Amino acid sequence: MNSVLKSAKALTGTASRSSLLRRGYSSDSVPDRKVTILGAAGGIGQPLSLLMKLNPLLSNLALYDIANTPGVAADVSHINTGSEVSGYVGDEQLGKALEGSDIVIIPAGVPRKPGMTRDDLFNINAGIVKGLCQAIAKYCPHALVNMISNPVNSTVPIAAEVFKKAGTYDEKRLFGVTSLDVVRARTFYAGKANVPVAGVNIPVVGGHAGVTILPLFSQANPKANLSDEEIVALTKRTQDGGTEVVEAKAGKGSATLSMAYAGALFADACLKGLNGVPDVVECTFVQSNVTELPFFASKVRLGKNGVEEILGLGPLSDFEKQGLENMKSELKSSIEKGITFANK
Ligand SMILES: NC(=O)C1=CN([C@@H]2O[C@H](COP(=O)(O)OP(=O)(O)OC[C@H]3O[C@@H](n4cnc5c(N)ncnc54)[C@H](O)[C@@H]3O)[C@@H](O)[C@H]2O)C=CC1
Ligand SMILES: O=C([O-])CC(=O)C(=O)O
Repeated sequence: MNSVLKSAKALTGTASRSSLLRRGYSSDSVPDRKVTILGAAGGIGQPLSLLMKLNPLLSNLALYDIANTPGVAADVSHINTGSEVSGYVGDEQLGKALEGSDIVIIPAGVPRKPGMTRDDLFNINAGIVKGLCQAIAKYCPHALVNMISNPVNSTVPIAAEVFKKAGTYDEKRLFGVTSLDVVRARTFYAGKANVPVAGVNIPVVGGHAGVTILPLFSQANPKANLSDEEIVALTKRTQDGGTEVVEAKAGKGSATLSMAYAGALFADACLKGLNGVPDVVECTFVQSNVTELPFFASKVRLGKNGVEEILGLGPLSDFEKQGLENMKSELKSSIEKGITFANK
């Protein structure tokens, strides 16, 4: 079974913690794990909370937002899976939400409306992310941080700078969540290639905005005989996937359900890595030397300490080589914008 299918099975709650133990995991391999979601009452936060409640690898789910978390937590807590759910609201409860956390997932911040770029969210979301990361540095400095809030190309560098200032930065523990780009690339490719989507895998590298999103269809598995025009169109659709949803929602926000799914898959991969499951590989935006840029998304092997190994890009087609060059100036300036903001 491929990792997506396995994860999907875990996400549907078909495995309980006790059934994992019965299936041969020792109790050591399913240790207690606390996951905190910051922004848990939002469009992404609510379905993400639901999906994490279905994951048998966690024992404690802490839901934090500036408003409305008690209701979300009460609702999710009635689901008869093993983890305990607690809700926290407002600044004064943020520390308790974070204390003891193994993974902090951050979908806090405003989403796009039609006509906006992800960078247009910077002015509001940069400050939100900075404040939340200061609290992470104080209350759970060793947690893995899964950054969903946009613009990811800048919010991840902001988080890194905040952690550096606090003396807690560990580049192995900070991730920009780009899994939705992979989820989209798989779906769009399977449709075009007419192959079952469950078996499809495609690396998506670079960043998480427009041309910085680079799906490597030349490395798609299974292979399909698509024309150059079809690859160009699939690439553009993957790059514009977020905008497609923003426009369809017509002012009511951006991707929430598919993002919750992608965020839950990535958190599940992080939990598996922490628990010592071998060969857990996901694309994610991390501190990197795969290119000359200080942060870059590529395939990463996840392990007990977070990033275990950053994998290279592999062979690129000429079209992908060009795409890589085309993204660099935008990605560089988004990273620098984040670093400058954090050090203001
Ligand atoms: N990385 C990715 O692939 C994707 C990222 N996103 C981004 O995720 C973010 C959230 O999107 P939605 O859930 O749709 O927005 P939303 O507005 O529905 O929810 C955001 C939540 O964050 C909360 N929030 C605001 N300030 C906070 C703070 N200081 N502490 C804790 N919570 C706070 C709000 O109260 C709200 O409940 C946006 O920035 C969006 O652009 C969205 C889709 C995909
Ligand atoms: O497009 C947006 O604003 C939200 C997002 O990051 C995505 O859906 O990929």
